[in-house]
Amino acid sequence: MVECLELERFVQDNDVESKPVDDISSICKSLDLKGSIDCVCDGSGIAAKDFGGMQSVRALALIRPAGAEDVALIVKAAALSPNLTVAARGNGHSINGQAMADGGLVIDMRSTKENHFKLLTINGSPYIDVSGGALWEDVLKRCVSEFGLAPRSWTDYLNLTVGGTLSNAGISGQTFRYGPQTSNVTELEVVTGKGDIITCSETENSELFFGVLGGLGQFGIITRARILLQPAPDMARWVRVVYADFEDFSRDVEFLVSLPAGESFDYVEGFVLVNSDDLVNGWPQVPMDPTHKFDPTLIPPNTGSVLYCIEVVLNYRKTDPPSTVDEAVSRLLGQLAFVKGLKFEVDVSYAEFLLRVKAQEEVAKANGIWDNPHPWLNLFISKSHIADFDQAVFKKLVKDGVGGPMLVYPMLRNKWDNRTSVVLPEGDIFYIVAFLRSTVYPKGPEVEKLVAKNREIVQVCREKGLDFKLYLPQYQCQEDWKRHFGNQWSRFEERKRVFDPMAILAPGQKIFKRRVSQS
Ligand SMILES: Cc1cc2nc3c(=O)[nH]c(=O)nc-3n(C[C@H](O)[C@H](O)[C@H](O)COP(=O)(O)OP(=O)(O)OC[C@H]3O[C@@H](n4cnc5c(N)ncnc54)[C@H](O)[C@@H]3O)c2cc1C
Repeated sequence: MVECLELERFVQDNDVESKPVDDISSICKSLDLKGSIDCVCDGSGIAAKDFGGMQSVRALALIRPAGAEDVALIVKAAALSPNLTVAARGNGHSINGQAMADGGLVIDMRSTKENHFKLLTINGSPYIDVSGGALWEDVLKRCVSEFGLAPRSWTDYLNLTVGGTLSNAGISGQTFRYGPQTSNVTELEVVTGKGDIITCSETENSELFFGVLGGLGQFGIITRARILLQPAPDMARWVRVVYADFEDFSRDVEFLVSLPAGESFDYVEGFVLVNSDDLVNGWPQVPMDPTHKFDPTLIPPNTGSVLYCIEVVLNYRKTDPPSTVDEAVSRLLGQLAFVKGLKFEVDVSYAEFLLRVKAQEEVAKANGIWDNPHPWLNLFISKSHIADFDQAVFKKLVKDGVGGPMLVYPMLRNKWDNRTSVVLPEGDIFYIVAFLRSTVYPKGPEVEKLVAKNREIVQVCREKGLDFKLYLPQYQCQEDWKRHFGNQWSRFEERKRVFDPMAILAPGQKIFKRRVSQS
């Protein structure tokens, strides 16, 4: 169905067969999709927007496919044109226009969200097949309510699509245990840049499988993913403990992620806060319940401008005796050197914990902040340089906060598969650092100033020779991308040559320029 009136008129009035193939109307007419096409010639609508709110480009059309066949038709049609590109759009939660296509075709993958949903048992383990356009929130709700099962590895926020997070990595406080979401899928169905629909896994079309995981949408559009499940716990004991000293914090948080499964928490994260009563950046960030009181007199004298918080969760079943949960939590916390008295805990349902950011989203929407620009910056930093980063960045550049969370927590490299397209710093342990800035301009600084601050952070990392990689990377030119991928660049480039030789896919990442032919 072609919804754009102009497009319809054009198609009716013209002999499509004789039109040049780069004419969008000709292409649309010839597609015969089961889904729908919207002309978005005026630059409005979701094709021109993302969560970052800092980019807006004009796509030619927004397509809502019915499934992989439609996606393949669109890619093949784009290949007939000398310049058309195709961007899969998950839920548009990118920051820098990564899911946009300037003058190209945007595929709204959410139209396929119901496809494929099916429970399977393979070698005694449960898996769920889901669409690449499914939201993780829906995957959670359906898996728990229909089967009492759940995926093992999450993101902090679940209003993201399966295909969108798998194209990056998908990380949260479970990553230290199970690896990123890319380590928890065993099979994908992918539409390549040639328009082929291919099933791939570790053993079948493995180069495509590993390429697409963390592949920034460059090698194919994920239309189905097979995700490993485990029994869903009922409850989460959710605890936060505060540190005055970075060395104590990093030692303890690394200790927690290094304990064997069954002997540690199920979720381990951390964040930095400003040592003040600032509502957004300071002490009020820590308590999770209105009955919790943060007593600043407990903070040791001479503590600096920032504090650190470890956030952990122990999952349990309602049938577990309360004493078992209390004992396990006390045993672990008893080995940590947090500021005595600055410990906060609540018991919430497992789903409530996983959906915790949704509650913040609702507040931010009500305050009108959610739709403001979000100049976010995410970095992976080697454990060997995290103390230097603390000195140069947490204690100096962002000592007054960023108007949103500043996450910092470690992950284990051996939980990541180095055959995927993700690039990481060296060493067995590295940290994710995330500056999740919100803007409240005109009350706060302009967006450009915040973007400049992000650039300054990256620049400081370079000048100090810190071993780091951007997570959810964004660069404007290929030289920077080459530097980002380092010795993995040739593999990345070769995968592009094989799976998307005309560079049709994910133009918003600005890695490759569209080519006219396959050569
Ligand atoms: C509030 C918020 C919280 C977040 N929390 C976390 C977190 O805890 N952990 C984490 O890892 N990330 C987190 N992110 C980042 C998020 O994972 C990425 O921005 C992700 O790309 C967004 O998913 P999306 O479905 O909106 O993808 P989009 O932004 O729509 O797309 C991202 C990229 O993937 C490509 N793409 C989309 N769908 C597909 C597909 N099916 N096949 C192939 N390529 C595709 C797009 O072309 C684009 O290049 C968060 C983002 C926000 C806004």
